[in-house]
Amino acid sequence: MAGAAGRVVRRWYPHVLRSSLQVPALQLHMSKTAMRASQKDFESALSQVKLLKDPGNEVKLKLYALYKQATEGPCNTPKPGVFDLINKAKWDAWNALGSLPKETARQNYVDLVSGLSSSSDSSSQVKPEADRKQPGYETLVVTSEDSITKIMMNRPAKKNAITTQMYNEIMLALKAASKDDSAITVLTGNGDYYSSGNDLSNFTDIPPEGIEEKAKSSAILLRDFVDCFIDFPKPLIAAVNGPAVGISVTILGLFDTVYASSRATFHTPFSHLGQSPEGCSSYTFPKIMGPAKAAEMLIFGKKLTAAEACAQGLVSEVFPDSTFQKEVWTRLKAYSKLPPNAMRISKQVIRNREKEKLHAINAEESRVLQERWLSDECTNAVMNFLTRKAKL
Ligand SMILES: CCCCC/C=C/CC(=O)SCCNC(=O)CCNC(=O)[C@H](O)C(C)(C)COP(=O)(O)OP(=O)(O)OC[C@H]1O[C@@H](n2cnc3c(N)ncnc32)[C@H](O)[C@@H]1OP(=O)(O)O
Repeated sequence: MAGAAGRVVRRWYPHVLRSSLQVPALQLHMSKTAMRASQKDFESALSQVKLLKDPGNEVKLKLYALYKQATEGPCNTPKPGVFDLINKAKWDAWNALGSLPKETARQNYVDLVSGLSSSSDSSSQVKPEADRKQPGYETLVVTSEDSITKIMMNRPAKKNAITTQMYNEIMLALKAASKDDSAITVLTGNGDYYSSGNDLSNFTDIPPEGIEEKAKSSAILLRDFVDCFIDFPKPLIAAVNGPAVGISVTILGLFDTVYASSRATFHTPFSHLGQSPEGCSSYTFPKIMGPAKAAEMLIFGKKLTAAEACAQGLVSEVFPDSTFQKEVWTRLKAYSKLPPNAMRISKQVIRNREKEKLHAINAEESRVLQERWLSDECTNAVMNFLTRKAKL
């Protein structure tokens, strides 16, 4: 870690060298509260600092001084000569910290980086998302920046329930993202839900050919939709911002990383709806969490909290809801800077040997569901929801 920190300082210091011959007096504002940043917080601040825009020479000197104090303690090196302006400025900054304890310096470093991150987050919002979004989508907001393509389900008033149009738009967005120059792709939801799963009114749009034809075309749509996730070539991350239901949960087994807000829940009430598992969950869930836990979810509809889903391996990490967006996007921006080809190839190595099997499972699950959708159990459950007699 000392090496990494050294690189941070070396990376920033040339700016001071080039542009600052006059160094303002340092006024260090010590945090009176929370004087105990952990080593982990400090290391995370050291990583975060690399993502910040140039904060100016004064702040860079503060960071330098706090880093030295936190890692080496009070300045005890000889004072550089009067003409060695840069090193003298650094020495002065460090020396000005006097006998400040290492822990306090560490805390002040963490506080300073955190303040810089929030102001750079807000100042980097140059254009509102509405101006940056890709055209052609009605149910999604799709944006590409910082080497990240973000696909956001955007029917917040309907809890991001997935209509036929949304299935088709997600497939289009994934196909476009697989070819664009982004390194990673993220699926998330707008509003308080991640997604309430299949929009149950999809089942009301019966064509003149009848209900069997509807079940058949729905099975084809489902199969094509899930195939897009099986085949997606780049790292695919779910940022589960709130409760997730049905197919929005099952396909998580096909993602590479799943981050969840502490407010998220994971619910697959298939039996309640007279349906059966899809999204390859009949295979991925037992593999991820073991058959007994998978059965509780997929057969009995047990709803998991974010912490439970994480303990069972469906979720990679849970973040407090209040800091979810900030922490997840900071993490993802750092990941998106990794070499994209290496990430794609690593994903292939991890996933490719399963692909054929997953396609076969998807086909089988879709075939079984096609029959289920014609059953009385399913018809009654859907009617009960649509006539407001039942909710999950
Ligand atoms: C077609 C091919 C592919 C098929 C693949 C199959 C997938 C299987 C599944 O995904 S199964 C899961 C299906 N989802 C559900 O059963 C969820 C149904 N919704 C609810 O139970 C509740 O809405 C809730 C618990 C998600 C949220 O309850 P809450 O009280 O907080 O909010 P409201 O019920 O008032 O919802 C706000 C409006 O949103 C509409 N809505 C929410 N979810 C759905 C949905 N899945 N389908 C259709 N509509 C949904 C809800 O009706 C409200 O609309 P309104 O304001 O017009 O009344």
